Amino acid sequence: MKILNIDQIHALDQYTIQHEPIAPINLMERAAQAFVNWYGVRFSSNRPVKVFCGLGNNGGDGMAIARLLIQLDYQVEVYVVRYAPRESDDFAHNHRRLKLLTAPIYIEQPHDIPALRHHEIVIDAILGSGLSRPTEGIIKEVIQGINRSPATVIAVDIASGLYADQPNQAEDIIIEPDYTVTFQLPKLGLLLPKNERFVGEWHIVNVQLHQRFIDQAPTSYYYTMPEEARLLIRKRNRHANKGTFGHALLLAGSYGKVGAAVLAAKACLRSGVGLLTVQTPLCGYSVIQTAVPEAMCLPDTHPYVLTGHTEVDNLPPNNYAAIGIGPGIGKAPETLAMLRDILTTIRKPMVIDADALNLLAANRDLLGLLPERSILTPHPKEFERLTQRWQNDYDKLEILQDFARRFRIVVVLKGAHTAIATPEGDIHFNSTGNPGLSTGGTGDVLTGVLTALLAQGYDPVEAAVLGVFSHGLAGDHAADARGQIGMVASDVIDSLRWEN
Ligand SMILES: NC(=O)C1=CN([C@@H]2O[C@H](COP(=O)(O)OP(=O)(O)OC[C@H]3O[C@@H](n4cnc5c(N)ncnc54)[C@H](OP(=O)(O)O)[C@@H]3O)[C@@H](O)[C@H]2O)[C@H](O)CC1
Ligand SMILES: [K+]
Repeated sequence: MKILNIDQIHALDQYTIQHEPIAPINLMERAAQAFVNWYGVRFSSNRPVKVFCGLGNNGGDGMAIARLLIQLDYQVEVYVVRYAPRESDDFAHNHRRLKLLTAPIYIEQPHDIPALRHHEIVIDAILGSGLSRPTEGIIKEVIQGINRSPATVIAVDIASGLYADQPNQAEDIIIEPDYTVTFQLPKLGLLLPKNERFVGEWHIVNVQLHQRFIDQAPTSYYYTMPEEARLLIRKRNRHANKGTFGHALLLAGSYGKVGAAVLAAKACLRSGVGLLTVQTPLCGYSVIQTAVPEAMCLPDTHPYVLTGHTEVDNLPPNNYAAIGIGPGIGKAPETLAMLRDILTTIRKPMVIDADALNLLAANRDLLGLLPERSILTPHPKEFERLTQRWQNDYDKLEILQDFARRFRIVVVLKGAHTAIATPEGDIHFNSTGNPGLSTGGTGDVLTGVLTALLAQGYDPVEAAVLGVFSHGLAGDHAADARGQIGMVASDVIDSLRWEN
């Protein structure tokens, strides 16, 4: 699904109004109805509702939402934050309609702000996507009052005070909602880690804005929807054999970190690879042979770290369908030499993770050797080591795009909404996963998944989008079964499923 910027979203509204065609006031009604449908299945009518409206179209939505809730017998009080003399036409229209049902209460001074109680629901319709400057004066006071209160807060479209597509300042006063119900398309600002407090749990509701405009709108940002990810999964044909799905090589493990190799190997096998060889230091040999009997093991001559030397007959590296390197390998000089050697030899995209990334960061000349369209999977700290410090999340996305473009690679920047940057400069945000995945070994699992997909011939961008989605979904299933706190990386492997 595309993520559009605010100028595009305003143009999309106008396009829908002209080409559907639909009167602006009816579009607002549709948005309000979509919000109320969402609300109705979650909150019972015995919780009093206080709707706070601004004077623009976000406030107009609030007015229409209040009217629809009153008609459904919800107990509703409406507050209008009178911060300016002007109001939008559609606000004024809905204001008039509402006044036939109830008398709104006007907030001009701090003492007009009502007390808010625990069981109450606040609907925040003060400012939406029209935000053009930091909140101040009475708006700021109202926001602070809402944020201090124990009430449940739901933001209409976007939290008042939060920019949808540009950075806020640290001192900005912004609604801290429990939920955000956004119209039609995700906004970039909802996906960024620093904004978490200003987003809460967020949901998209469909208001049937014009699909033709969306299809034609240029963007670099995408949000992976479940149906899009599932479509990427390839069906297996009946005459397939294990050769069809590729022979992968995983270079993983060092003394004390052979578990990382086990996790990556198991995840690789659970993601459909045809054959798997794991190259580990000698100390990992019997571990792999016992823990992962489906895999072959290529013992390194070194007892503790990978050097790339082995006395066992093996395939030339370029004969493997895909190679993944990094889980648990450490940063020994011998391992660095091996990495250099592989990067100069290999001609196809690889998966590069963990200490292999730290070795790259410490030896940046190696970046130029990366096979085109390789997949790198840094967490933010590893990414910072590879690149530079960033000022804010928007700056980080630019650095990410530049880095992926410059080295013609796919970069999977891990986080709450993992961001996948392509060599073409697009970014795909993932939609699955939960904080339970922040535990040791889940990154090794992802490396195994991605290596398996490359070995099966998936294009690296598709492999990254699908692999990250499925890994997050497995994390969600693991959290359902074990809880976010109790789940471990092995539960994620057990929960992997590949069905379209
Ligand atoms: N996209 C959709 O699907 C639909 C969205 N709708 C809703 O419309 C809002 C956007 O409405 P808009 O009127 O453009 O903007 P706001 O309501 O957010 O803001 C109103 C005006 O307030 C001024 N402003 C901006 N920042 C501040 C501030 N910090 N303090 C005071 N005033 C501020 C600004 O006007 P200026 O001329 O003063 O700059 C805004 O224009 C969207 O979020 C949805 O809720 C529709 O209902 C249809 C479908
Ligand atoms: K809002």
